Amino acid sequence: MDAELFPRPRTQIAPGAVHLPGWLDTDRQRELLAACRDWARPPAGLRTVRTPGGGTMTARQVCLGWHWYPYGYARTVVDGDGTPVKPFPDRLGDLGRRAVRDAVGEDVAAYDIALINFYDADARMGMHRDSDEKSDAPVVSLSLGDTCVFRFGNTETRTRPYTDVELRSGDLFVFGGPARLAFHGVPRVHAGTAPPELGLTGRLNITLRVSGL
Ligand SMILES: O=C(O)CCC(=O)C(=O)O
Ligand SMILES: [Fe+2]
Repeated sequence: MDAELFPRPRTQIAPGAVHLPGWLDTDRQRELLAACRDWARPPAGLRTVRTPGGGTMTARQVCLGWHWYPYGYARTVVDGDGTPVKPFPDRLGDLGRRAVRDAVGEDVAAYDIALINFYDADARMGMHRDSDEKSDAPVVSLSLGDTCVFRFGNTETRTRPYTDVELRSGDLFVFGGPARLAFHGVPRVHAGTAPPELGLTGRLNITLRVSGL
């Protein structure tokens, strides 16, 4: 994992959107995975998100700090077990600030939301914007486990032009500035590609946001 045959360079995908491959070392990935397993436990644990149209999201989710539901934020799991959302841990705030400094060289106000998405082999996420926040601070995205195709588009439409980026375990992706409201999604997860030493079947994504609430 640490010694890739072809090292992947840091890449600007669009103005304000940067991919930093292998940003988390194996120990950091293991620590985060262990924490995600704790956060996924009830109460206020991993849940299936229902959309207003009657559908369900295939990636299951747990939130910290503020509870996201389609389409807003609450302090309790209003569309689930009704319990208070788990607190946002300081160490995720530190990680988020460090990520933004490394990616775009900015100092950002305190992160206070984490969304943890769990994808099994068949899970996907449709093209959407992260637009329920009242802050334009960059969104920080960390990937663990299976490799996925992350589709990063434009701010106008769900369709082309977009760029498909392979996100692997340990990768960081930050989008802010002119890319903060770009459409993005996960059309595909490559099952069985997680680094064996991590011990995760599937993919986890940790998204950090500033609520401005
Ligand atoms: O899983 C990912 O990489 C993206 C997650 C995402 O876009 C979101 O939670 O809003
Ligand atoms: Fe998103």
